[in-house]
Amino acid sequence: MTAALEISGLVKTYRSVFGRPRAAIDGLQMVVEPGQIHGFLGPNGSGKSTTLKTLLGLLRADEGHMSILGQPVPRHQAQVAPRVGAIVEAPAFFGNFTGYKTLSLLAKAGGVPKQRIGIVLDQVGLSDRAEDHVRSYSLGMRQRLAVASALLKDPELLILDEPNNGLDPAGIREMRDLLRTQADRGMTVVISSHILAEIQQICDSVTIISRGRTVAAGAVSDVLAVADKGAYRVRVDDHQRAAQILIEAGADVSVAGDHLVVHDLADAAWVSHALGVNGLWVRELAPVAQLEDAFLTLTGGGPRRGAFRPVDDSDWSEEEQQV
Ligand SMILES: Nc1ncnc2c1ncn2[C@@H]1O[C@H](COP(=O)(O)OP(=O)(O)OP(=O)(O)O)[C@@H](O)[C@H]1O
Repeated sequence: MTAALEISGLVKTYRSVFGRPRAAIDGLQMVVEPGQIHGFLGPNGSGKSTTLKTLLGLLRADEGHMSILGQPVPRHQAQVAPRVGAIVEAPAFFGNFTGYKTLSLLAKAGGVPKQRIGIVLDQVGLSDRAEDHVRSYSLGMRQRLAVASALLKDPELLILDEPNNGLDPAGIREMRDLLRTQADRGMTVVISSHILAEIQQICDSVTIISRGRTVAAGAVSDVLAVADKGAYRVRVDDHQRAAQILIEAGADVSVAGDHLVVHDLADAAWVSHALGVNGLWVRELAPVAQLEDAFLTLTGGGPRRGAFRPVDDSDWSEEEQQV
C-alpha cells in the first residue's frame, strides 16, 4: 500500500547572515501509513515545524526525498495540495468576521462547495457560535476554527501542528473524537504534540525525533517496547535524594516530573536495595509503559546509543553519543 507520507534523508540547514549554518533537520526519516493517526513528537527545537513546513513546500530542503499520497514533493505540490489540509502555524483570523464568514471566504478561495461549511462547523463543535465574531472566541475555539478550515476540502491527509494548544480537557476529548472519526472514514492524520499522554491515547503510530533525526518510529506499542528495554519508572517520596543515591551508585538516571526513570537497568531489585539501605522506600518500580517516559528515554540529551535509530550516527561526536 502506498504510504500517505514518506520522508527519507531530509536535511534542512538554516543560514543566517552572521551566525554559523544550523542543521535543523539532519537526515530525518518518517513513514505514515494511510488511515492512521500518527504522532510526530520531539522536544522543543527538535525540528518538527521545520519538517512540516518543508513537507508542505513552505521551506526548501537541502537534501532528501519526500512524497505525499504517493506523489513526490515539492515537484507535485500543486497536484497534492487539494488533497491535503494543514495547520502549521496558528492562522491569523479577522476578529470582525464571524466564524461562518471566515470559513465561507476560505471555501470560496479554495473552490469548496458552500455545504461543506455547515458540515465542518458541526464536526468541530462550533455550529452554535458560527454567527459570533471571531474576536469573541476563546483560544480553544479559534483552534477549532483553524481545524475546521483545514477540513473544508475534506482532505485525504490532515496535518496539524499542536492541535490541542489552548484546548481545555473537554476540548481535547472532542478533538480526539473528531480526529478518530476522520481516521475511521479513511483520512490520514498527522499531529505534532507535546501532550504525550494524549498522543498515547489517540495515535496508532508515532515518529519521535531529536536534534533533527528520527530516534524511534512505529506502532506506539513497538516504540514503548524499544524504550522499555532496561528503563524503569521509580517513585519514592524524596526523588531528588533518590536520584543522587542512584547516580552515586553508578546508575543512569533522569528526573521525569514527580518520578525517576532509571535507564539500562539489568536487575530492578538493585534499585530497591540501593534505596532501601539508604532509608528510602520504593513506592513504584515498573518498566516504562508511558509514552512520556519513552520519549524522555529516547530524546533525553539526544539519541542514545543502542536505541533504535534508522539513521547513520557516524558524524556524532563521542561526547554527544554518550549523553
Ligand atoms: N527561521 C529560522 N532561522 C534560523 N533557525 C531556525 C529558524 N526556524 C527554526 N530554527 C531553528 O531550527 C531548529 C528547529 O526548530 P523548529 O521550530 O523546527 O523545532 P520544533 O521541534 O518545531 O520546536 P517547537 O516544539 O519549540 O515548536 C531550532 O534549533 C530552531 O532554533
